[in-house]
Amino acid sequence: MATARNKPKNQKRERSQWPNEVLGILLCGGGLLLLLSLISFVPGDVKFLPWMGDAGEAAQSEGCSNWIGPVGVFLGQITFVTFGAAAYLVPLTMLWMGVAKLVFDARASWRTWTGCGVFILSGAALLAVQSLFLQAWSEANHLSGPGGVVGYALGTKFLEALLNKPGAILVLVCVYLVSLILLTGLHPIQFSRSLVTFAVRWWQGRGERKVASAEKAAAREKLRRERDQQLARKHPLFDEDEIEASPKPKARKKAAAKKAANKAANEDKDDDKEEDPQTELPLKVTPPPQVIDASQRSQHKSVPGAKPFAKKKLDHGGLSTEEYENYELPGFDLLNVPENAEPETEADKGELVSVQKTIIDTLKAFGVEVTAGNITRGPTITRYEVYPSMGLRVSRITQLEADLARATKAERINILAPVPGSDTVGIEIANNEKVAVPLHDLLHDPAFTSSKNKIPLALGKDVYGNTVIGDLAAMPHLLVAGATGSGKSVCINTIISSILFKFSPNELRFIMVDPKVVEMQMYNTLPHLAVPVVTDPNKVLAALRWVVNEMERRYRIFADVGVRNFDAFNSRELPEKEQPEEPAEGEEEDKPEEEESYDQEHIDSIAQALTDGELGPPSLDGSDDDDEEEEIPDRVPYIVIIIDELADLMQTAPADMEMCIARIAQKARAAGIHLIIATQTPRADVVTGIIKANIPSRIAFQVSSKLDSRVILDVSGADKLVGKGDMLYLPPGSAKLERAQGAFVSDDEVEDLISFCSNQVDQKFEETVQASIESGGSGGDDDDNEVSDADEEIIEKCLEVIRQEKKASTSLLQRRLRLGYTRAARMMDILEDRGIIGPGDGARPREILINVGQDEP
Ligand SMILES: Nc1ncnc2c1ncn2[C@@H]1O[C@H](COP(=O)(O)OP(=O)(O)OP(=O)(O)O)[C@@H](O)[C@H]1O
Repeated sequence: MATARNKPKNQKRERSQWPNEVLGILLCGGGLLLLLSLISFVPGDVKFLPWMGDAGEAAQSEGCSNWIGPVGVFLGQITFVTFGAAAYLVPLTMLWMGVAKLVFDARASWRTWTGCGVFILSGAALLAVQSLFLQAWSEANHLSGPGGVVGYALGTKFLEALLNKPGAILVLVCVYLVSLILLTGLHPIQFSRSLVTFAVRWWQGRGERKVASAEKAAAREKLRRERDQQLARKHPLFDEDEIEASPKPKARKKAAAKKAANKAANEDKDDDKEEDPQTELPLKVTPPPQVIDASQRSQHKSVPGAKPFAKKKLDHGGLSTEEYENYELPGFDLLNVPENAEPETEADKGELVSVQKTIIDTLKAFGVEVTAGNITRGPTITRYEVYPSMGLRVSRITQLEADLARATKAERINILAPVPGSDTVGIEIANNEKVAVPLHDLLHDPAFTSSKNKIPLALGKDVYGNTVIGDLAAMPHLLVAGATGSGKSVCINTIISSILFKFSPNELRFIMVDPKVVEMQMYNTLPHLAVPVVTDPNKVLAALRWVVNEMERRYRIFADVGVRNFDAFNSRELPEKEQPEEPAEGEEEDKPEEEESYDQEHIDSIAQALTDGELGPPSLDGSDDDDEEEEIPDRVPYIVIIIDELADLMQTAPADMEMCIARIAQKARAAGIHLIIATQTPRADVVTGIIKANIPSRIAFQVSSKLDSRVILDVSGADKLVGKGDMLYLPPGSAKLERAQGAFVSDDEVEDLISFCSNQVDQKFEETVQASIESGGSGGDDDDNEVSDADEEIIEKCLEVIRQEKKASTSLLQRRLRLGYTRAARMMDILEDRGIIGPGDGARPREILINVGQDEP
């Protein structure tokens, strides 16, 4: 519609353009004609005018000196008589108007035409009024004054009579300047100001340029001297004086001057390039691109009966100690030996190179210059690296993501701009054929068997074929999230399998929580279980409360013994009579490097901290009796809690669940207790701020939206994964995400592994855990039994208030939630019982014992 409306306007404009041009030509021509007539006008030429009778005819035979002939004489005579010396203003004004019309397609308004008239008239009047210039000239030309007839009438007869000479001059100068503005649109004051500024700058710049060129010359001279000295050192036959005196310096000087000039020219060029970085800049000098095939599996020959970890001396115990003397760790032969994938052929390589060429050509088509970098084919994706030309913003490549996806016909592409730790930009495209990463492969890797990792987890392989091994002890808790079918269950299976290859049931115990019922049933016969797989969401809380109590118990034991953490406790020297036999071969390497020394002062400080509640809030089950002698075990096992599907649990008692998880996650590391939480619902109300704040290590599988990815990793990226084990891993203490293909272990392999473990020993569940679960986790705490669903809702609101205000007091809850005193006080009691806030201290706000984390973004 807009175009239709605009059309007649445009046509009208086109139509009206030609008269303007014609007028411009006429004005220029006429102005030039008049100007030439005036310049070449001599008073004697008037005799050539035809109406001068005989004189005219006689003169015609002699020839006219005016460049435009008799017509020029006529025009000159008329304009000089009319305007005097101001006659020159007439052709100049005509030329100005003509040029403006021809070059700028200017439209003259009434203001311009008025300006023209006033400019000429006031000019003539001004010349007539002044008496300093052109008096002799006007007399010689027989004019009525320097301003001609018009000047005489307007200036002398009218204005001078009214205002006297000075007044008339003043008025006329003002009128003249105003008319100049009207005519030209230029502001004389502004114009002169800019002129002065320009002159001043140029003058100042002159000084600076002088100094700069002197400095340049000095630098060149210094460089020359240094070179000469180097030359003298290299060739001692020539002494420095000789070199100074030789004619070469002149040549060198010339060369240096030439070089400096080139350099300056290059610098200038560089400046220009900064303005238009894309079109002019050269491409980077880059190493020749390589095609790397990192998808190949490693060739490991499995010796029958070989194991990733040797059996350790049995000196661990805590939950249960007996019956594990003969327990054997599983060997490689329980896993299928993978067949090696077809090695990459030349045709495959050609295909990869042609895809890279398509990427480069597509970018070029959009004006983005890049050169080819390495192509790395990983198990799931291929990374095409490109070097951006100098001065190119990498974000320009990211902006073209959709165009690159179209050009390469890729389902999903991911752009790493830049590839972390490199100067290239990586474009990742999913392979047509994916190569699985068998767990068998990873278990052979020295990184997995290294004693540096206390609880090694074989997670997968990155795009370069490097193994990704995590250490659960360092993490110390892990969140695994992704959409359904993205590979979470396989990941959990590989994690459990990795652990089973290293730990016997007396060294590590699992508490498995599976509200979906079907996912973890196969593990039910595993001797490592502290309790049968918990499937009832109502019992999960009880199991977690038992873990909290176990954690508290461990801290008390550690304080009694005088050690700070799990490693120090398990590696401490046992009292003489209980001293176990000499450690077996190969055990040394699994011992932590640093031993805790016995330090009475330190023990006292830990005991004091415990009394003050710094190391942990009072026990939930009321078993915290100072008088009661705690039985100190020789060793305690790791406890790994695996929760498959957090969302189901968060539906039953979200506040309690969140707080229990937060408490375990916050303090359990030093007690040898670790959490692995999986969910297929990465929503902010499931993976809450508190949970996230306490679980720093994350694995994200494919999710459907950027929002989900942000909930898991705090950044987008998981939405661009291709599924089936393609994952992003956020290692502990790092902000750098690693993309990897998750390790694969089949259900059959897992079942074989479980049967191997369970056939050796009977299950021995921990009675206290079972008791806690059966009693609903109350641990003798009757108050909790009385908490109704309505109370739970209020507790959640209380937690929200505490989270926002970062403090907890009865009056705060009363005010913010409009509760009565009794109810608010009861809520405070429940929160205290659950170990969320500390005990009351007069009117002061209670201490918040857990990390309430950040609010969700
Ligand atoms: N690391 C892997 N390597 C190769 N294939 C994999 C990998 N992980 C998963 N897959 C494939 O993806 C399928 C689905 O994986 P998985 O069952 O682990 O998904 P999930 O996220 O647990 O789904 P759900 O939440 O529905 O249980 C598997 O059957 C397998 O074929």
